[in-house]
Amino acid sequence: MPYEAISLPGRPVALQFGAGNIGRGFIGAVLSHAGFHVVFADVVQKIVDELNEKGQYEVHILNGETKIETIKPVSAIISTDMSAVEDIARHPLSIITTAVGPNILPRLAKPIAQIIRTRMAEGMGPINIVACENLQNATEKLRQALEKELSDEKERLYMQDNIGFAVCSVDRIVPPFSSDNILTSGVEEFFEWTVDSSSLKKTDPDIEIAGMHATSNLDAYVQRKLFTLNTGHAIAAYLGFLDNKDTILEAISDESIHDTVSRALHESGAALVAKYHPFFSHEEHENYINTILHRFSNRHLKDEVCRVGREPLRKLKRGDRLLGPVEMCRERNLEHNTLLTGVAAALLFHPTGVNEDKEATEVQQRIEQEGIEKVVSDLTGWSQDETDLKQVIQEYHRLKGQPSAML
Ligand SMILES: NC(=O)C1=CN([C@@H]2O[C@H](COP(=O)(O)OP(=O)(O)OC[C@H]3O[C@@H](n4cnc5c(N)ncnc54)[C@H](O)[C@@H]3O)[C@@H](O)[C@H]2O)C=CC1
Ligand SMILES: O=P(O)(O)OC[C@H]1O[C@](O)(CO)[C@@H](O)[C@@H]1O
Repeated sequence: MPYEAISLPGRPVALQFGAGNIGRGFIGAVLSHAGFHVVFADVVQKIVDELNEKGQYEVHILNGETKIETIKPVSAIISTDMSAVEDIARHPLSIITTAVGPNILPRLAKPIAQIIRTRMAEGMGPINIVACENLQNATEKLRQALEKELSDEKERLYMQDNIGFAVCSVDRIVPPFSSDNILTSGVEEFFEWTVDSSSLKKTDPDIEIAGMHATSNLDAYVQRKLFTLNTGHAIAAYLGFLDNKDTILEAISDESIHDTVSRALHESGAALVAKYHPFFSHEEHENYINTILHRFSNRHLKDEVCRVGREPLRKLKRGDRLLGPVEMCRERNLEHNTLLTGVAAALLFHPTGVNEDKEATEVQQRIEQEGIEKVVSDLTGWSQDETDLKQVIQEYHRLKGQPSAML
């Protein structure tokens, strides 16, 4: 269907790339509450058509009571349709956000470069870009991709002066939700969106976004979230998978898995507190861990271990949720054996059938062809006689041999 200019009456505009779980269930909702007309840019025609036809959608807060938020007005474009992208660029746009997944993010350089060019040609003022992905420095990675995409020095200078690139941490559990309406999103009540205030440009219209916490100590928030929520979630998913649990709720309800996840979070927590004290105190962090374990136990969320464990190679990258806290502990000589058990469990994740995961399959193929020692050494950068590498291998064999009496 050819693009028809969308009418956006009166409100400032926010452009959200990705109309998936986090796009609709979290970022789009916060921006809408802050007074924006949210325009989603996605590649799924059906979602784009529905958003345009209905102009609104529902967010169900899944905490045991029936609380429904209606998010409106909203509209949508196809993100690869450059005439639609150009049209949105000419509206009173203040902020561009993304939630498409770390592997897709670089592909957004093309449409966003088009927005920058259009605004430069029209002499339009600053906007902010915030990539809301589970990836450290996602916004900076997008900025680098944009630098490559913009061929002209004049465009790059315009970008430097007019585009704020703010790194953020985004925390709300939003699994796929089953409903008759494909737009309806089901979310936990908790949310935390923390954005680097020092990188934000003043825009026109300039908007205070309630629900977006601006801070200049962003690294601390990003690492606290990634090395606690995501570390615990991933380990629960991988151990749950090995013990034939379908959901995070089933996994975390198992005493031995709960205990292992809790121990891993206390190991990563000791490193986080050591690094960021007094910004995070020991007591505060203890509460933070307990809140997260409680969130995993939300019996109103159906969050599958295969979703949470998806793309294990990305999660096994150095600096991500598994090896990131291990490195933090190693640097400070802190205990990290349970975190190494989590790494070993990730190497055994291999869902099949409808849940097959390309990265998980690749890990299994590499282990078969190259041997577990080489794979762990390549992923971690550790030599094969390193104690931690031997510990991962020992845990790998133990978990492989004892899937149901794991810990
Ligand atoms: N679901 C969650 O609870 C949370 C997810 N995140 C992060 O948010 C990001 C998105 O995750 P989800 O919303 O769960 O994934 P999702 O798969 O539900 O949504 C991604 C959306 O991006 C769209 N997309 C794909 N290619 C695109 C393109 N070229 N242009 C525009 N849209 C495109 C997809 O069609 C889909 O609608 C990931 O980085 C994830 O790590 C962060 C915190 C929570
Ligand atoms: O989205 P990713 O990075 O694949 O990881 C799944 C993670 O995303 C979340 O859905 C939201 O942070 C977590 O629930 C989970 O740890």
